[in-house]
Amino acid sequence: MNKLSLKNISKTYSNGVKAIEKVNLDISNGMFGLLGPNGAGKSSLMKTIAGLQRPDSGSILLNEVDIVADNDFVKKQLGFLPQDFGVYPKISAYSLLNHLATLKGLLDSSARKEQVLALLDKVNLYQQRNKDVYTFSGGMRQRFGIAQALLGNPQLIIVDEPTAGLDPEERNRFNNLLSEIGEDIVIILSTHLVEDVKNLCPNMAVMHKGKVIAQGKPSHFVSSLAGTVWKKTIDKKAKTEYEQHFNIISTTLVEGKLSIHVYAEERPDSHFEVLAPTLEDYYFYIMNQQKQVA
Ligand SMILES: Nc1ncnc2c1ncn2[C@@H]1O[C@H](COP(=O)(O)OP(=O)(O)OP(=O)(O)O)[C@@H](O)[C@H]1O
Repeated sequence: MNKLSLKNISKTYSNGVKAIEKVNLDISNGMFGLLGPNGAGKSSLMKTIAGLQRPDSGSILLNEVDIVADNDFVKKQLGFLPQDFGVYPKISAYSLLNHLATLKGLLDSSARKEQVLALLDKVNLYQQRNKDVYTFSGGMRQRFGIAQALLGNPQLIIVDEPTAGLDPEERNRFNNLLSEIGEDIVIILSTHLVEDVKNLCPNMAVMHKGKVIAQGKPSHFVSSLAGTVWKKTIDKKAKTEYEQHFNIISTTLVEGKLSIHVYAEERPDSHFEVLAPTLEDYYFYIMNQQKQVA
């Protein structure tokens, strides 16, 4: 069982932005979802774990090894798919992956070739292995990104906003691939999409303004709201009035009408129907709580 422990990690950029504030997380094998709105500090945290930047304070232990102090250890154990994978050169998928494998330290050429071809097969790009990567669609690029993250059999994989910009079919395909990668390594999925965490992750944390504001199992978060989420369809013009009287956790347009979800210990009025809460409800509920605290 692999174990990643973050203890009191903080990071302030030179412009004064406190991107990470005293973050504590314990993560073990399987998929872990890190959820939060844009600017919450997810990418900053992922880059810090990946050893691309140092925290100002705190420690990060992977299997008891301090990876801030021993940067080489994390490089060998880590696969990273950053939010922005960068430029795609005019070379084939096979050649690029082979090159990246060399950089990762896979020096035996026949073992390297075997691993590169096996990974291209795993991410369903074997047929396209001789095509230039720059001609790939967004979904193919992200699958290629996973193949490079898997080079060298890492124990920890970090994927940062991997499905942003993918169409629903590509997103589904990518998520299926992630869930196949295995339960024997730590996979951190950083995203602002509640649905991706709901579908893929048995454990999760929520970040907001640099802090971890919740950590646990999605199913526990959802059941903690049982009997307290109510739905009503209202006239769009009445929205402000409802906002004044109720703790609205979300509003959605359904066929041009406004459907509101309200948090309340008891039925707010006879026109409200109780809902089986979802992870979206929980996420919006705690985000609202943060707004009320601020
Ligand atoms: N290199 C940097 N220098 C200064 N400020 C930065 C830097 N990188 C990020 N920030 C700031 O730190 C905060 C957290 O950004 P970060 O990218 O970590 O958030 P995020 O949750 O990943 O959001 P997004 O999905 O939009 O990238 C933001 O206010 C951002 O503007």
